[in-house]
Amino acid sequence: MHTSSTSHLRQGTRVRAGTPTDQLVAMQDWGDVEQSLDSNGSAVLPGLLSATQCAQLAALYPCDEIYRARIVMARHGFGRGEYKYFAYPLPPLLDELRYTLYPRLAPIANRWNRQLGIDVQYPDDLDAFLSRCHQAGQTRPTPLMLEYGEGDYNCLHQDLYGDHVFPLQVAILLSEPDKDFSGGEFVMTEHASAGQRADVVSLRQGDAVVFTVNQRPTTGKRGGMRKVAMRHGVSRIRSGHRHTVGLIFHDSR
Ligand SMILES: O=C(O)CCC(=O)C(=O)O
Ligand SMILES: [Fe+2]
Repeated sequence: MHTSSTSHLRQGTRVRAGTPTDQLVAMQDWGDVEQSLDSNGSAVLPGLLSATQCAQLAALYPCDEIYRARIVMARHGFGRGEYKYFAYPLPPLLDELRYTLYPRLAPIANRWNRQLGIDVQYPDDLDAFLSRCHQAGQTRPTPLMLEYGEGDYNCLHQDLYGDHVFPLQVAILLSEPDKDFSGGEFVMTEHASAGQRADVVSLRQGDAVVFTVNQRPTTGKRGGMRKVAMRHGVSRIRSGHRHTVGLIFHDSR
């Protein structure tokens, strides 16, 4: 049953109608996700949200009362376009996803930190990690929604908001490529001593990408561990409008 649902998902068949989000998280092939994160620093979770859920979330963009801040990217040299950080309490669907995804990612984060020689391990549940953030003064929620129009883009960056960093984050594409917008590809770059490369992660509406916040471990030419630094961004939107939701697990100062 597990195998057949994941193979459906891999083939991209939309099997998610009426399926609760926690089941969809459970149905992802987490072995594949881990392998892809190790090799490329990113992995796609296909069909995490339905088109309806995507539309309902995107429709929240103008509702200012649920956000704590609005950032116009050009004012800060972050690119062009804008985003808003949600206030607590998060919209229930996003809160549920943040709590359901975290324990799947914590074991990978813990192994990465061991491999990178970083002396930090993450607890199994998000509340324990968030109280660590909050005690250190990182109390402001980081989940956000982004809105891009024609000509907008998101410069390559890293979402670091204080000393406490959970090394993986998630972005969900709410708009439908080639219908709602064109261009606007999710891009990751990798800076290693061996060279630099860029990777375009192709997403459909409702797909999520899990990706490296800062550094990930990789195997060097002689079999030793190497660190690579990663950044993410969005290429120029050629036409239309593109909305995404970002789930970052550490809170902000
Ligand atoms: O719009 C995107 O796809 C990327 C958004 C982003 O930078 C993030 O979620 O941290
Ligand atoms: Fe980001």
